Amino acid sequence: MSDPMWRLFCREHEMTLNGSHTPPLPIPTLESEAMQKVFEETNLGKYRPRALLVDVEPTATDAIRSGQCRDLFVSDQIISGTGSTNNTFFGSFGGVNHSVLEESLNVIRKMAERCSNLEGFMLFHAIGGGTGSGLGTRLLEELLDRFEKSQNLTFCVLPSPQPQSPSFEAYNNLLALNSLLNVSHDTTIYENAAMLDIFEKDPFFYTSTMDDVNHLLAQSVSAITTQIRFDGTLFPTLADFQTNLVLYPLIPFVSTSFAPISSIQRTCQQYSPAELILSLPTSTNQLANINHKTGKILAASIMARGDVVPRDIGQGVVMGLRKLLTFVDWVPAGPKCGLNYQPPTRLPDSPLYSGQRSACMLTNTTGLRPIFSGIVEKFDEKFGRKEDLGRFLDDGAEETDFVEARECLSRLVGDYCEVEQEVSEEKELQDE
Ligand SMILES: Nc1nc2c(ncn2[C@@H]2O[C@H](COP(=O)(O)OP(=O)(O)OP(=O)(O)O)[C@@H](O)[C@H]2O)c(=O)[nH]1
Repeated sequence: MSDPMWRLFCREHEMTLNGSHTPPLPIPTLESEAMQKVFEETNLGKYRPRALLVDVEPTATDAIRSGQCRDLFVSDQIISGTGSTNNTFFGSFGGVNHSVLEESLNVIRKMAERCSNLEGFMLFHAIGGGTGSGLGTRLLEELLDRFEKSQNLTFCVLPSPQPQSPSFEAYNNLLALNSLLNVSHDTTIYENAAMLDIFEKDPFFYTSTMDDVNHLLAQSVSAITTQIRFDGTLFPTLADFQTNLVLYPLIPFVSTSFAPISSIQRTCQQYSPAELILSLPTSTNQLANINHKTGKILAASIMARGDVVPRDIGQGVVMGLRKLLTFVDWVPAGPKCGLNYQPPTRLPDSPLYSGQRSACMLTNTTGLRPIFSGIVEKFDEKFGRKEDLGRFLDDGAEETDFVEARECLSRLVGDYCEVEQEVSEEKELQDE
């Protein structure tokens, strides 16, 4: 996931993949200062990502070490264990992999010490396997503990559930989401299945692979973090995500949609800002399987970038969007909108078209309920038969860990139901 994302960031910030800025950056500007939230300048006048790439086994990290980004990172920014875990939430930071956790925390501490004003941390992880679920959320917990005032923003990828999916995925998903409920300030949920579907259903995309998905993820993360990296107004700091999107009840999970998602084979058509924004609720623009026709929105924000001016997102567009979405009635105004003039860009190997503008929407919505209740159901099915439980117990889990995590996730599903019910009752009252 990180390879196309960092390559895209480099391109957007006019950097080569060895960290040189072309042309060299002028004296500090607001923009160059914003960029330095994610890139740090080295003594040699180059830039490198303020990032750590970590896995308990070396396949994915070796691909980065030998891939296009090999000169972007220095060796201590890429950590891998010696492999062979049980793929469990607990195994990825216990026993033989304890050193991966310790080493990661050590590198992060040193990076944090080089920051002049540390805001917080972003975590990018998929939670079907052991590393992304267990080590990812454990790192988040440790960081919150060590950097008390820090904010976090996480990007969490759920696997594509298949009838033959391994049981450990069902357990890892549940345990990781439970941890995120406790320690995350704002988590954007992605589903591999939903993103693969987008590529599969559009005949102009010739393939539907994990590489394609990773390009889409990179575009989405780029859109969400534009305001941070280019001195924006709506979400210039990590704390703004929680402030604007996680209101009441305190549920940190948000869904995201992105537009345009179009193949470079299709057309060079430019979509107007209104067209882009009004297409955000449609199913083909959702990066998780969200149904905005039934979901109730607790908070929403739109971020548009490129060739867009404030009057492009006038009352008409906001009203149009409000008709396509159902907000709970304690959200008085429509979605918040933020602009940034930095145009989107694309990588040469990306299948995605990128015009002069793009838009993304983040929603804290009960539309996520079916995803979470599906995860609880899948867990119940496997746990009821104690399928694969042994490998988790071997890695130090106790049955109560699962019971508690399940309880928390079911409570979350219950909270969503309650919100939906309240909105339906309000609507019935209004109709009478
Ligand atoms: N979007 C996306 N998902 C991925 C990618 N690689 C793996 N996944 C998903 O992430 C989940 C876990 O994959 P693993 O590679 O086993 O994850 P891990 O976190 O390294 O876990 P362990 O190998 O068990 O320690 C699976 O459901 C995959 O579908 C990727 O490059 N992109």
